[in-house]
Amino acid sequence: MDVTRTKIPGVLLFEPKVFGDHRGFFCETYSRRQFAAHGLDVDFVQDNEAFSAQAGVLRGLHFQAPPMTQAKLVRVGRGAVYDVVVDMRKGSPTFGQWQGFTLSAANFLQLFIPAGFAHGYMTLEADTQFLYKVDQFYSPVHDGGISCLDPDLGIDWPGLAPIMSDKDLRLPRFADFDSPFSM
Ligand SMILES: Cc1cn([C@H]2C[C@H](O)[C@@H](COP(=O)(O)OP(=O)(O)O[C@H]3O[C@@H](C)C(=O)[C@@H](O)[C@H]3O)O2)c(=O)[nH]c1=O
Repeated sequence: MDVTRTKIPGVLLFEPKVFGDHRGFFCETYSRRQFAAHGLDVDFVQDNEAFSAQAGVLRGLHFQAPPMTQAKLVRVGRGAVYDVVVDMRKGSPTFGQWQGFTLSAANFLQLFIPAGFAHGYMTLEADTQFLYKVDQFYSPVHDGGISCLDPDLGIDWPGLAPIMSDKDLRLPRFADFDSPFSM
Protein backbone atom coordinates (compact mmCIF):
# COMPACT_ATOMS: atom_id res chain seq x y z
CA MET A 1 0.00 0.00 0.00
CA ASP A 2 1.63 3.26 -1.13
CA VAL A 3 0.55 6.38 0.73
CA THR A 4 0.93 9.89 -0.63
CA ARG A 5 0.41 13.14 1.23
CA THR A 6 -1.76 15.70 -0.54
CA LYS A 7 -1.56 19.49 -0.54
CA ILE A 8 -4.01 19.51 2.42
CA PRO A 9 -2.42 18.28 5.67
CA GLY A 10 -4.17 15.17 6.98
CA VAL A 11 -5.69 14.09 3.66
CA LEU A 12 -3.89 11.00 2.36
CA LEU A 13 -4.07 9.09 -0.89
CA PHE A 14 -3.73 5.32 -0.60
CA GLU A 15 -2.74 3.11 -3.51
CA PRO A 16 -3.23 -0.56 -2.65
CA LYS A 17 -0.98 -3.22 -4.14
CA VAL A 18 -2.98 -5.11 -6.74
CA PHE A 19 -2.04 -8.72 -7.49
CA GLY A 20 -3.29 -9.60 -10.95
CA ASP A 21 -3.28 -13.06 -12.45
CA HIS A 22 -5.21 -15.11 -15.03
CA ARG A 23 -8.24 -15.22 -12.71
CA GLY A 24 -8.48 -11.49 -12.14
CA PHE A 25 -6.93 -9.65 -9.20
CA PHE A 26 -6.63 -9.51 -5.43
CA CYS A 27 -5.98 -6.49 -3.26
CA GLU A 28 -6.32 -5.49 0.38
CA THR A 29 -8.81 -2.62 0.49
CA TYR A 30 -8.20 -1.76 4.15
CA SER A 31 -5.58 -2.79 6.69
CA ARG A 32 -5.48 -1.49 10.27
CA ARG A 33 -1.79 -2.38 10.29
CA GLN A 34 -1.13 -0.18 7.25
CA PHE A 35 -3.06 2.65 8.89
CA ALA A 36 -1.04 2.31 12.09
CA ALA A 37 2.18 2.34 10.06
CA HIS A 38 1.19 5.80 8.88
CA GLY A 39 0.27 7.02 12.34
CA LEU A 40 -3.46 6.65 11.83
CA ASP A 41 -5.46 5.31 14.76
CA VAL A 42 -8.94 5.15 13.31
CA ASP A 43 -11.71 2.89 14.52
CA PHE A 44 -14.02 2.42 11.56
CA VAL A 45 -17.54 1.44 12.66
CA GLN A 46 -19.68 1.59 9.52
CA ASP A 47 -19.28 0.70 5.84
CA ASN A 48 -21.37 2.56 3.24
CA GLU A 49 -22.17 2.05 -0.41
CA ALA A 50 -23.77 4.52 -2.81
CA PHE A 51 -24.77 3.67 -6.36
CA SER A 52 -25.23 6.35 -9.00
CA ALA A 53 -26.90 5.34 -12.24
CA GLN A 54 -25.70 8.25 -14.35
CA ALA A 55 -22.57 10.24 -15.01
CA GLY A 56 -22.89 13.72 -13.52
CA VAL A 57 -24.45 12.71 -10.21
CA LEU A 58 -23.13 15.25 -7.72
CA ARG A 59 -23.29 14.42 -3.98
CA GLY A 60 -22.09 16.71 -1.20
CA LEU A 61 -20.44 18.60 0.22
CA HIS A 62 -21.21 16.71 3.42
CA PHE A 63 -19.87 16.33 6.95
CA GLN A 64 -21.10 15.39 10.39
CA ALA A 65 -20.77 18.11 13.02
CA PRO A 66 -19.09 17.57 16.42
CA PRO A 67 -19.35 15.52 18.54
CA MET A 68 -20.37 13.05 15.80
CA THR A 69 -17.54 13.87 13.38
CA GLN A 70 -16.56 11.28 10.80
CA ALA A 71 -13.25 10.36 9.24
CA LYS A 72 -13.77 8.56 5.93
CA LEU A 73 -11.86 6.16 3.72
CA VAL A 74 -13.45 6.39 0.28
CA ARG A 75 -13.00 4.42 -2.92
CA VAL A 76 -14.76 3.35 -6.09
CA GLY A 77 -15.75 -0.27 -6.75
CA ARG A 78 -17.15 0.30 -10.23
CA GLY A 79 -16.95 3.34 -12.51
CA ALA A 80 -15.21 6.59 -11.60
CA VAL A 81 -15.69 9.82 -9.68
CA TYR A 82 -14.11 13.20 -9.23
CA ASP A 83 -13.79 13.37 -5.46
CA VAL A 84 -13.42 16.67 -3.61
CA VAL A 85 -12.53 17.66 -0.06
CA VAL A 86 -12.86 21.13 1.46
CA ASP A 87 -10.91 22.01 4.60
CA MET A 88 -13.43 23.30 7.18
CA ARG A 89 -10.96 23.41 10.11
CA LYS A 90 -10.70 26.93 11.47
CA GLY A 91 -7.04 27.75 12.04
CA SER A 92 -5.87 25.39 9.32
CA PRO A 93 -3.44 26.90 6.79
CA THR A 94 -5.66 25.40 4.09
CA PHE A 95 -9.00 26.50 5.63
CA GLY A 96 -11.56 26.98 2.85
CA GLN A 97 -9.37 25.35 0.21
CA TRP A 98 -10.44 22.40 -1.88
CA GLN A 99 -8.60 19.58 -3.60
CA GLY A 100 -9.91 17.11 -6.15
CA PHE A 101 -8.89 13.55 -7.01
CA THR A 102 -10.01 11.10 -9.67
CA LEU A 103 -10.88 7.82 -7.98
CA SER A 104 -11.87 4.89 -10.14
CA ALA A 105 -12.28 1.14 -10.21
CA ALA A 106 -9.38 1.14 -12.65
CA ASN A 107 -6.88 3.14 -10.57
CA PHE A 108 -7.82 1.57 -7.17
CA LEU A 109 -7.03 4.85 -5.39
CA GLN A 110 -8.51 5.51 -1.96
CA LEU A 111 -8.73 8.80 -0.13
CA PHE A 112 -8.48 9.15 3.64
CA ILE A 113 -10.40 12.22 4.79
CA PRO A 114 -10.05 13.18 8.47
CA ALA A 115 -12.81 14.82 10.48
CA GLY A 116 -13.12 18.52 9.74
CA PHE A 117 -13.61 18.26 6.00
CA ALA A 118 -16.62 18.62 3.77
CA HIS A 119 -16.66 15.88 1.16
CA GLY A 120 -18.39 15.38 -2.16
CA TYR A 121 -18.03 13.77 -5.53
CA MET A 122 -19.29 13.79 -9.10
CA THR A 123 -19.65 10.55 -11.00
CA LEU A 124 -17.69 10.42 -14.24
CA GLU A 125 -19.37 7.25 -15.50
CA ALA A 126 -22.82 5.65 -15.37
CA ASP A 127 -23.33 2.81 -12.89
CA THR A 128 -20.73 4.01 -10.43
CA GLN A 129 -20.43 2.25 -7.09
CA PHE A 130 -18.93 4.37 -4.29
CA LEU A 131 -17.70 2.58 -1.18
CA TYR A 132 -16.49 4.07 2.09
CA LYS A 133 -15.74 3.42 5.72
CA VAL A 134 -16.56 5.89 8.49
CA ASP A 135 -15.42 6.04 12.11
CA GLN A 136 -18.68 7.34 13.54
CA PHE A 137 -22.26 6.17 13.15
CA TYR A 138 -24.70 8.12 11.01
CA SER A 139 -26.43 10.87 12.94
CA PRO A 140 -29.06 12.78 10.94
CA VAL A 141 -29.17 15.64 13.46
CA HIS A 142 -25.43 16.23 12.99
CA ASP A 143 -25.63 15.87 9.21
CA GLY A 144 -24.43 19.10 7.56
CA GLY A 145 -23.16 20.45 4.31
CA ILE A 146 -22.15 23.31 2.11
CA SER A 147 -22.98 23.86 -1.52
CA CYS A 148 -20.94 22.03 -4.15
CA LEU A 149 -21.68 24.88 -6.52
CA ASP A 150 -20.61 27.73 -4.22
CA PRO A 151 -18.78 30.14 -6.55
CA ASP A 152 -16.54 31.30 -3.67
CA LEU A 153 -15.15 27.79 -3.32
CA GLY A 154 -14.68 27.67 -7.08
CA ILE A 155 -14.51 23.91 -7.35
CA ASP A 156 -13.53 22.89 -10.85
CA TRP A 157 -16.09 20.10 -11.29
CA PRO A 158 -16.05 18.06 -14.51
CA GLY A 159 -18.18 19.64 -17.23
CA LEU A 160 -21.23 17.42 -16.84
CA ALA A 161 -24.75 18.64 -16.07
CA PRO A 162 -25.01 18.06 -12.30
CA ILE A 163 -27.71 15.71 -11.00
CA MET A 164 -28.30 16.57 -7.33
CA SER A 165 -30.63 15.80 -4.45
CA ASP A 166 -33.11 18.46 -3.32
CA LYS A 167 -31.29 18.47 0.04
CA ASP A 168 -27.96 19.27 -1.59
CA LEU A 169 -29.47 21.99 -3.78
CA ARG A 170 -30.52 23.83 -0.61
CA LEU A 171 -27.14 23.74 1.15
CA PRO A 172 -25.62 27.08 2.22
CA ARG A 173 -22.54 28.74 0.79
CA PHE A 174 -19.26 28.35 2.65
CA ALA A 175 -19.18 32.04 3.66
CA ASP A 176 -22.68 31.82 5.15
CA PHE A 177 -21.82 28.87 7.36
CA ASP A 178 -20.00 29.08 10.69
CA SER A 179 -17.76 26.02 10.64
CA PRO A 180 -17.97 23.94 13.83
CA PHE A 181 -14.50 22.48 13.19
CA SER A 182 -11.10 23.71 14.33
CA MET A 183 -7.55 22.38 14.24
C1 LIG B 1 -24.99 8.96 4.90
C2 LIG B 1 -26.17 8.09 5.39
C3 LIG B 1 -27.42 8.25 4.85
N1 LIG B 1 -28.45 7.49 5.29
C4 LIG B 1 -29.78 7.71 4.69
C5 LIG B 1 -30.34 9.10 4.86
C6 LIG B 1 -31.13 9.33 3.60
O1 LIG B 1 -32.48 8.90 3.78
C7 LIG B 1 -30.47 8.42 2.58
C8 LIG B 1 -29.64 9.18 1.56
O2 LIG B 1 -28.75 10.02 2.27
P1 LIG B 1 -27.94 11.15 1.53
O3 LIG B 1 -28.79 11.83 0.52
O4 LIG B 1 -27.31 12.03 2.58
O5 LIG B 1 -26.83 10.30 0.78
P2 LIG B 1 -25.50 10.84 0.08
O6 LIG B 1 -25.77 12.14 -0.58
O7 LIG B 1 -24.90 9.77 -0.71
O8 LIG B 1 -24.58 11.14 1.37
C9 LIG B 1 -23.22 10.89 1.37
O9 LIG B 1 -22.58 11.85 0.53
C10 LIG B 1 -21.17 11.76 0.48
C11 LIG B 1 -20.68 12.89 -0.39
C12 LIG B 1 -20.54 11.71 1.81
O10 LIG B 1 -19.48 12.26 2.07
C13 LIG B 1 -21.19 10.82 2.81
O11 LIG B 1 -20.68 11.03 4.10
C14 LIG B 1 -22.70 10.98 2.81
O12 LIG B 1 -23.05 12.24 3.38
O13 LIG B 1 -29.66 7.51 3.29
C15 LIG B 1 -28.26 6.56 6.27
O14 LIG B 1 -29.23 5.85 6.67
N2 LIG B 1 -27.03 6.35 6.79
C16 LIG B 1 -25.96 7.09 6.38
O15 LIG B 1 -24.80 6.88 6.89
